[in-house]
Amino acid sequence: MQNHPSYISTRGDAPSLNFADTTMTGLARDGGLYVPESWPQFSTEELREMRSLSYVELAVRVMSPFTASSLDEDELRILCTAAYGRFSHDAVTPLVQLDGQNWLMELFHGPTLAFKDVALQLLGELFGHFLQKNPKKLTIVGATSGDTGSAAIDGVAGRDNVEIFMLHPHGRISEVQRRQMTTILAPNVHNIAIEGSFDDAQAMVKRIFNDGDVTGTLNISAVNSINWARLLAQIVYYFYAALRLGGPDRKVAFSVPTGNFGDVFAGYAAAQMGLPIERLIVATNINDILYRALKNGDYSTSTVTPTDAPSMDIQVSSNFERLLFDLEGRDGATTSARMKWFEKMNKMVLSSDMRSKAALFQPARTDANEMQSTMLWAYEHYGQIIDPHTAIALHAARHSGIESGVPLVTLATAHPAKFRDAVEKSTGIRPSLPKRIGNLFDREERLTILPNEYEAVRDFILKTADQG
Ligand SMILES: Cc1ncc(COP(=O)(O)O)c(C=O)c1O
Ligand SMILES: N[C@@H](CCOP(=O)(O)O)C(=O)O
Repeated sequence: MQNHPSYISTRGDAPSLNFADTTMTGLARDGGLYVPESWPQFSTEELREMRSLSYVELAVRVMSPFTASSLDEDELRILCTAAYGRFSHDAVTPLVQLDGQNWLMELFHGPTLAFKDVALQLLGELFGHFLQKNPKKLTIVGATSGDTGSAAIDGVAGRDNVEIFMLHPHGRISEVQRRQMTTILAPNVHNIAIEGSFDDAQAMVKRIFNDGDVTGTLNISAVNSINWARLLAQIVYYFYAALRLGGPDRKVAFSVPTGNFGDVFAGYAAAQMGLPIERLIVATNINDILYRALKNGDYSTSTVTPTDAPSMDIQVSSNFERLLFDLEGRDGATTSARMKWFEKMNKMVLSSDMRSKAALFQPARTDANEMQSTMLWAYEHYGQIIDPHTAIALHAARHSGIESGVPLVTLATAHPAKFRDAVEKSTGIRPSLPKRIGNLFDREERLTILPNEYEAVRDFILKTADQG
């Protein structure tokens, strides 16, 4: 191994940065997303040697080429040990076999019961480490459709020099998700419910990063998957699963419940680094812009429809820009022009050439009935209670047509107890919250409800933020 990339913007007009600055910056100042300037490579021999590593050691091995510009291996190991020490399962992201081909990868053993913890526990440690080396006040602004918010808040609540403002769509997340955020009363945590959709919240967050009134006053950073460090941590579990199921000597496929295209882009990154991946199923719910884009080139927005898989009720998928950048030959000017057109017109077309370059991705769309029947099927056939997001991907996996000799891993992205009403409706079983979550329903809640107006949100942040 190999080169140690620095990070460039997908829109080609922001300075390239080392890992620490990329993490602390979040979104590039030209509106683009940071990506490594090249993909580090692992040889087949190196991959074979990685099979026996523990999760933490594997994380260090996979991530260190990306972090070497700012962290030595021992520093990275200390941060990973702290982050993954808070998981309730020794394997961190254990695999559960369903049948001869299908597996679930349980990504919900972290403190807030969703896959977001895998990245956000580490991101909290990274922020702490970089702020200790270079003390300043950091203001995090994020948007959540339910899971990123609680995981990010858990990662930074009570930390010195960090304050977090988290926007969620009012009334459109589950009660457990809301309470996991609003019952954290640490003074550095501010929950904002906006009278709009997740897409509205995410658009406001991106606008804040390019608002001179905010950036002139506050050092802002991101906890959403627009922050490269989020995706980096998620790459690791693709290696973990594939190497346990015969990789690199046989290919493995993954089915990924998809909204913002972050998790599945992490799988794509693993493939670019040399991990043999047969296919990445992009499983959407009826908010299906990604399905349409990959199937017939139609990336056009429509109204977001609330569903029982609320975390995926997304139409504008941030990380799709990272894929577009690669599909168009990593030319920032072209990606910038394309994204500006999309931001104006709310639509774009993917040419058949671009779609054929994206053939690793297999699009799938699961509706409410299919989602519900898959939850029941998983329970009746395997005794597995799965959450609605996982069910969407498992349905897509079962109907993927992927050859039976290829292990197929469905990412179980949330604990079923986060979506108790939906799970009960489909299976008759009401899952209980793990004991470590404590008395969530008895705790006091604190949040601010704001209209779906950019100025209202920006002014609230400027008025409330501790400017150090
Ligand atoms: C439980 C759950 N599953 C799947 C997703 C979709 O993941 P991504 O946005 O990375 O595509 C989300 C939200 O991000 C989620 O919270
Ligand atoms: N489903 C997400 C939406 C935000 O996605 P992110 O991965 O970009 O943070 C959520 O639960 O908030």
